[in-house]
Amino acid sequence: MALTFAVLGNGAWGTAIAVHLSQRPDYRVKLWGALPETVEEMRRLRENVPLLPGVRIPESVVLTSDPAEAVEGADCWMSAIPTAFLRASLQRFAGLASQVPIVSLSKGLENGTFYRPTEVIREVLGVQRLAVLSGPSHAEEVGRGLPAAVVAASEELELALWVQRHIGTERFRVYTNSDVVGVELCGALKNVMAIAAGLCDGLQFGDNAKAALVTRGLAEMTRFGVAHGADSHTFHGLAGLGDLIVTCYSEHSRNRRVGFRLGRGEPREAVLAGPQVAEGVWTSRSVYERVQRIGLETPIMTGVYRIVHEGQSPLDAVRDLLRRQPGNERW
Ligand SMILES: NC(=O)C1=CN([C@@H]2O[C@H](COP(=O)(O)OP(=O)(O)OC[C@H]3O[C@@H](n4cnc5c(N)ncnc54)[C@H](O)[C@@H]3O)[C@@H](O)[C@H]2O)C=CC1
Ligand SMILES: O=C(CO)COP(=O)(O)O
Repeated sequence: MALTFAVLGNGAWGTAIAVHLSQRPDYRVKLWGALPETVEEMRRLRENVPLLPGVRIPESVVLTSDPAEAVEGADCWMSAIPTAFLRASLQRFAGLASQVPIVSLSKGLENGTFYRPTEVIREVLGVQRLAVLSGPSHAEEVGRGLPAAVVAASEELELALWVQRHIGTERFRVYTNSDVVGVELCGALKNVMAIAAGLCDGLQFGDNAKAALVTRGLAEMTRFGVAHGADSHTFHGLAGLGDLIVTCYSEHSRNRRVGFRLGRGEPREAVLAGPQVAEGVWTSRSVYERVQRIGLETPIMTGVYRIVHEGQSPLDAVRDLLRRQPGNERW
């Protein structure tokens, strides 16, 4: 079936998804980036050198920084824009959104509003047909066609099945789920946990400590998610446990790298300077502000917030965690 996809966001993930979709000869793929100079460089080199080196972008992928050209004739939009830039970027598409489905690929929570990416999309574009695609899927591996499994979540079962059928392949396996809140919260919160896991590695605390952190991290994510209406089972699936494992252990994870460098004692300003996006940095702020209001216990994510945003020393934050009275294991 011939389909046209508009991928919004030419970072590592948008690039990898565009390359993945372009493997289907009957698909037309357009990749949009906010910054014309990066789009121009990608068009010239057929590669995203700074963010996804070594992955060739086929000639068939149309690269553009013009919103109207990107979405013209598209059957589906795929939004891979970092959460912090999502609202401002989508405002450039206002008036262009028809009733085509939009699949959100972002993993974060907007600062200030605490909105999930699909909530931002709905508010800015007024679109109703929304799905989320999330799970363990580093761009570096998907871009090279290595096997992965992810989950498509939508309140509309038909749309989740559509995504499964048209975006999934043998090597990019797409499961379905109806818990949009849970899948989006999993994707956002695991990034904060990955910063904590990187801290643990940078401080050379060892494998036992990291296993404890990841396990208690999952309990904390689940507690937070259930308090916001998510289904606890989602946290044990691909979007939760699956993505938590890969992000906490993979050499590719930008969030883990932020934690690792802070744990090794590098200055905060240098670590947070970019250019790659580590969503957990922003999400830790959204979560912190939220738990201050609703009074939930999130000791690991609060520790990450204090290190990243308040400059607490990693060792002091860990000491605070270790001094906590261990309670019942249940989340
Ligand atoms: N990299 C990965 O393996 C995966 C990333 N994701 C999620 O996808 C989303 C995008 O992440 P990546 O592609 O990895 O980001 P990235 O770090 O590779 O790229 C950053 C992107 O932000 C854009 N940007 C920079 N300044 C901007 C501005 N002022 N306005 C608008 N755009 C601006 C850049 O052009 C670039 O497209 C994030 O929410 C991330 O959590 C999800 C799954 C996998
Ligand atoms: O979400 C991801 C893999 O599933 C990417 O994680 P990082 O943003 O930490 O690289």
